[in-house]
Amino acid sequence: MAQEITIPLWLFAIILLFAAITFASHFLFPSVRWFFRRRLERAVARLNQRLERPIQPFKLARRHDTIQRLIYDPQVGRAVQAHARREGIPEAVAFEQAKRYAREIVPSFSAFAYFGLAIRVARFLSNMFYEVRLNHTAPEEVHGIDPDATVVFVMNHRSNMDYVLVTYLAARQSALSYAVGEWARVWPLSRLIRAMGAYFIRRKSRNDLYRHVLSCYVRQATEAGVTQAIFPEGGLSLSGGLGPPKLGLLKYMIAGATNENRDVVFVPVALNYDRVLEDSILTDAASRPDRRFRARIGVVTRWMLKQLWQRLRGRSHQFGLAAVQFGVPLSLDRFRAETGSDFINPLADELMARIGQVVPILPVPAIAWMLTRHQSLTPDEIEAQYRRLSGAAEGGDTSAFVTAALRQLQGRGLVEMSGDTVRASGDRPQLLQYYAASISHLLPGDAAGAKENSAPAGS
Ligand SMILES: CCCCCCCCCCCCCCCC(=O)SCCNC(=O)CCNC(=O)[C@H](O)C(C)(C)COP(=O)(O)OP(=O)(O)OC[C@H]1O[C@@H](n2cnc3c(N)ncnc32)[C@H](O)[C@@H]1OP(=O)(O)O
Repeated sequence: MAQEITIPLWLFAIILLFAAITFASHFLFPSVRWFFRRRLERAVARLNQRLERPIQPFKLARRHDTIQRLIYDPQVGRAVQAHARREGIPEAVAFEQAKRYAREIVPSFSAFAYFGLAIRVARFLSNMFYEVRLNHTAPEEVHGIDPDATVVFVMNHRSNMDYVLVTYLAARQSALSYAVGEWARVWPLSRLIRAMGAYFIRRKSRNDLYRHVLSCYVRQATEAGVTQAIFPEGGLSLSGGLGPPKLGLLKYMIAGATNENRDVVFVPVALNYDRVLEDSILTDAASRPDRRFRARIGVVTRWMLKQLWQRLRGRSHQFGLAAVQFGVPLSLDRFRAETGSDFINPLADELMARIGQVVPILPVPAIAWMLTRHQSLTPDEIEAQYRRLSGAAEGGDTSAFVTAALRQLQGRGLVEMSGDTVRASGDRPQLLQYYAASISHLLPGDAAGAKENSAPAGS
């Protein structure tokens, strides 16, 4: 036992390394982990004091625990049994399948990544591209929402800047949890998105087992009071106008509204832009038979880097106004009591109507709308009509924004200005229609009173 052995130095080094790792993982890592966890918990507690809606423990739970809780939920258990029977496979196989779905869906929220990084990046990007405006239709109702309620921001989907803007503007209220389509399931974007607390969904899957796992996750999050944000249209608007609502996520959230002490309150949010960054891609997609949005992630990243580079060199310019308007909140309890049992469709319609009512009327969409109705207008007429349509007061920045909007449209070849006359031009009329469509539901059928002697488009 006491005899000596000789081993090469490299082997000794490897043994030493393994010994060090084993020692660290058994004795050091748990305490180091505990040390950091304690620090993180304290930081989150401080953060929660600043937020209008504290981050819920459900969201802060370890991903592994959330996955376990999800796959052992009775709803998923029943779905596993039904799936196994239907497919003629052992339950253990169906259970593994459910586990894969759960791993795909469940996020791994990091308060540090969200508040320390994402909010800062979101603020930087929002202000880099736009002059940002935030307005409330009923501020006291939004701020007066019961602190125990589950708040769901329901938004129109115009651009990939939507969630960047709303995340930044809602940063004082809470951390938002989004449902993200399959487009973002590319590494490393998927990791980043998970760290923001967003959960992945397969929009096209009709698989019953998958739907139950997804529905169960959304129900659990809603029951736990997690603040969420959804795009009921289920994708970017190709026409520029509001699309019909999908019902799936709403249905799953309603299933989570079981707690008498926790109402679900929907806050309509409408966004609009003087320039939607992806407008050409969207209008191109609208004209193709498959109506698919084609923008590879590499192209988007290159474009962003180019903008950033121009900004660093002081050559970037903003794309006009971006506006976010919070509408009148809707309490699910109250709506259910007033509407009766079959209320999903009326609820979705009401939410879309509330979003539609508060879509901001910005200069570019307004000018686009005017030019789809009038062959020509003067800049003064445009400004006067814009003030009337948007309810903007005299003076202020309105004049500067209208001038900047005209310059932007002219720079893109969408309008031409000769002398004192502004008219639509170029071979992309669909872009003007796209912007006009974002607000046309708010505007009168004809522009009566706007300009008596302006010629209608096409005449
Ligand atoms: C660097 C800076 C960072 C900044 C910070 C970033 C933050 C972190 C990044 C986040 C980034 C987020 C970006 C997201 C951007 C997107 O990805 S948008 C796309 C994703 N979102 C959505 O799609 C939300 C809305 N979609 C839905 O709700 C869809 O319904 C679903 C759930 C996806 C399913 O699709 P579907 O089958 O087409 O939907 P639909 O037919 O309407 O509904 C089906 C269900 O409704 C039921 N239903 C239908 N009609 C009725 C009725 N009348 N009564 C009762 N039930 C009914 C059906 O029975 C069915 O139920 P299940 O069988 O599922 O149980």
